[in-house]
Amino acid sequence: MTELFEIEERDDHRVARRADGLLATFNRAGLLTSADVHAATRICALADEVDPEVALAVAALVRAARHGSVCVDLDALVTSEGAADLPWPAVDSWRERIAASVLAASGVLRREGGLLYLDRFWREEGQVRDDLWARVAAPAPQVDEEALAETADRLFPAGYDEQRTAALAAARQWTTVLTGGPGTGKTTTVAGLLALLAAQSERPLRVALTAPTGKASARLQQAVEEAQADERFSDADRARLSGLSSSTLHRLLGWTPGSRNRFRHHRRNKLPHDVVVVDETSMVSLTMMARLLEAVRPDARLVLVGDADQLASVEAGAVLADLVQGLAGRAPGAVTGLRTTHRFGESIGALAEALRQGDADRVVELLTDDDDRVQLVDPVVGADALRARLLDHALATRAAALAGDADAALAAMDAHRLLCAHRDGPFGVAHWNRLTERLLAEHDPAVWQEWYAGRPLLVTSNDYGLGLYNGDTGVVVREDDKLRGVIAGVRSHLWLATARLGAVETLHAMTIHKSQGSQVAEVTLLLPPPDSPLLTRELFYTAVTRAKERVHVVGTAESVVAAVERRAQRATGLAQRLAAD
Ligand SMILES: Nc1ncnc2c1ncn2[C@@H]1O[C@H](COP(=O)(O)OP(=O)(O)OP(=O)(O)O)[C@@H](O)[C@H]1O
Repeated sequence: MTELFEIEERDDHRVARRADGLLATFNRAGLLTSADVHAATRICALADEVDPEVALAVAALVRAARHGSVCVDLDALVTSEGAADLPWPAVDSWRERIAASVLAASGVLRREGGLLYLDRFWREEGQVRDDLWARVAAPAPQVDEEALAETADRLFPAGYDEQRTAALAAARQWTTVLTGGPGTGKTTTVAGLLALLAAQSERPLRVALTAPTGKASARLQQAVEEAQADERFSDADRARLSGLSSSTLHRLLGWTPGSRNRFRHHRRNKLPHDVVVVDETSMVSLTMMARLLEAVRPDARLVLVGDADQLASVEAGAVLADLVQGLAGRAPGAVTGLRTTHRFGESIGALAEALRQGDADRVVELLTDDDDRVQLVDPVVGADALRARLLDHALATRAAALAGDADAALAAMDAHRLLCAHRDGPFGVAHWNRLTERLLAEHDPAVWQEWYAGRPLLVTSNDYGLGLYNGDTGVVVREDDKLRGVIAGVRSHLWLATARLGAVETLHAMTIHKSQGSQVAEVTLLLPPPDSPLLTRELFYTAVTRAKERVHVVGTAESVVAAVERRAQRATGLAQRLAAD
């Protein structure tokens, strides 16, 4: 479905005042925003491109990137639900005009497999494909099979067969994509794999544990350490892997101020590590994957871990899903999947599986049977209960925060989370944050201020100086009559004066996109109406799998079915390009 916006007022910022012709028509129709129009106009002006149909194609590509696609399929675009009635050019002649354009001749526009690209994404996809194929085609690493089998028997005894197969595959090749839903033992596999590799290495192994966000990278390190505490690991295993630390992908590659996509490590200055493990790979954009692949040594093992059924990265691309699909044909051994869930109670696991399968009837059945660990709540009937739940958790967090007990306040905050598809409107995060604060203020008027004890916090951008990462969570706590922001950390929390917390939002409610990479005990998912284009199977799956113990889905059966049936479609060509000869 192609999402259109409605112009709400005369001065709507999405209207491009100076556009004319086709761009103005598609802007007023709600397809192109003024930013798309300006970017396209500028690109065309720089290259002396005067064909309005070519400008429309460029604007459609800029728009597509905003929605996470790296290319555009013109046939699909002109027939897409929601946009089919717009005055599109005839596709065949449109394609011919693009092919004959100045922008195509100068390489700004590219065609590949029937898809249209802006040069940057076309090159990045090509680079990811080339680097991956070079890695897959290289002679396999040498391993001592006897020692490998012996260590694997100890680390992966009976009951760990799936993980043993995956770890052995990853030990025997340079590149492995390890996929599985939450609790399927991905971290267990990684921890065992590292011990297998360390036992094979004559010198200490240099390991990079990394993830796209600070929160996810901290979780990875903690999870690997916890997994290695298990009795299956010997003291020698632990000694060989002591001092593992994790970092964000940006940090690992060597983020430099002022440059978003250029790093210290690249093709001519590779990372020193022998093993690079990337967690939450579904959140890695095409651009970051391109930067990572060029920086990893060809003789370093690369293990890309993630859940391909989750929402894709915020920035353009759907790399993990593309790798799973694209590698399956030509290098099937490179992808290993874990299927058995070890953590969830059966109910959440069964619901997640029904969502993965796209079985709407089963999803409704599971949500409406007697098991109250996953339940569908009618938005009207359940409104009071939802408010009461939000208020209870907010009050518990506030009580602990007023007492100065940061651990208890953080635990109360993480006991429950309201997840929304939208930011704005009646189903959006902003509304539910305000509503919760109003409910809280009815109990305690001190809450009517920006900073109050018990205000749950979500960090919205990285601040390397302060050690704050986009996606970090925290809470405002009273300490000696002063309010301080406490940001949750793995080993210790970060205490900061509230004045230093610039980029933070209130976290009584959170968007599902931002919840990626985190888990809480209980989730309430607020489904938008069935016609919301944001409501997709991937969004639903991501929200449900954030919960460890219980899921309340607030919505109608109609919304549930619409969510299961609508896929989050991103136009990418990577799977195709990986699969092609
Ligand atoms: N084969 C197994 N048998 C029993 N328990 C297991 C097995 N594998 C993993 N577990 C346990 O299941 C839980 C989840 O495992 P793990 O953390 O490795 O999964 P994960 O896929 O990394 O989860 P997530 O991505 O959700 O953090 C852990 O408590 C782990 O000890």
